[in-house]
Amino acid sequence: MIEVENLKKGFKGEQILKGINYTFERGKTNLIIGQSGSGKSVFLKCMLGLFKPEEGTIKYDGKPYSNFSDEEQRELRKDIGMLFQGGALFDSMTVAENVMFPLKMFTKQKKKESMARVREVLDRVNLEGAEDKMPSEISGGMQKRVAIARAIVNEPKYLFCDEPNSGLDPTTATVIDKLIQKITHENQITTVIITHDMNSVLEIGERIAFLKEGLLAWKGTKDEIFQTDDETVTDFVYSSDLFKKVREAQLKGY
Ligand SMILES: Nc1ncnc2c1ncn2[C@@H]1O[C@H](COP(=O)(O)OP(=O)(O)OP(=O)(O)O)[C@@H](O)[C@H]1O
Repeated sequence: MIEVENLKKGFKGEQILKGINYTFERGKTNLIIGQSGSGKSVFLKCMLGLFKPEEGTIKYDGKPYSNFSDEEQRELRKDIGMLFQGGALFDSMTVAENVMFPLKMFTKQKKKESMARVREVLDRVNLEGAEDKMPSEISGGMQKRVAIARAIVNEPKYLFCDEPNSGLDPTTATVIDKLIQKITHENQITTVIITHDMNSVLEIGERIAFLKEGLLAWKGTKDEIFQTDDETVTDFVYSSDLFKKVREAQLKGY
């Protein structure tokens, strides 16, 4: 569980996050949505300690962090898995070397032990046998799965995903979403996902935080997001064609 209390962050006098209070639950896919520029990435970076907030506290399973000293950062880093936008694999490394990278960084495991763990997580994301391939030799969806394997290889308690679906076709995007959700449930991870993808909201929006102009404007579930009359949310949500269709179907009683 990650509890955020009164989080404030600005740059050069401009307040970007204006006092956010929110709890990301363990074992759930917690989505952050909102218009471009609403502060989603700044929020994520504050939680990771990459930006130091001016005010506020972030509690990781009850342990408070506010100024993120180097030592605190290090301590937290080993419990965090990160799925970057675009996957961000190392092009010059094989699939296995990419997945092994966090093990080298954060553990003292021997090569044989690490390799066994790498095989285990590659199986988990249905990429058995892909160890020796280079990222350029596999599809975008497979690259995403390698990135997921790398993000979970250290058995993180917290998983942060920045636009995990960017650049994927809708079918592959859904497969990736479902995989993240499955791993979240099975490993009881606190998963935080920034997304623009309304299809993801529909598929895996177990908990949704809607940011607007640096404030938490709405929170709820994927079912509740269809029911709300809150115009701030409906304006945003129904600007998506997919949601318009779902709403129309609902109104017709389907
Ligand atoms: N390092 C920085 N220095 C100054 N301003 C920044 C910095 N990082 C972000 N900002 C500003 O903070 C605001 C929110 O940016 P942020 O990247 O969090 O938006 P976002 O909701 O993630 O948008 P998008 O969906 O387009 O990625 C923007 O006005 C941006 O210019």
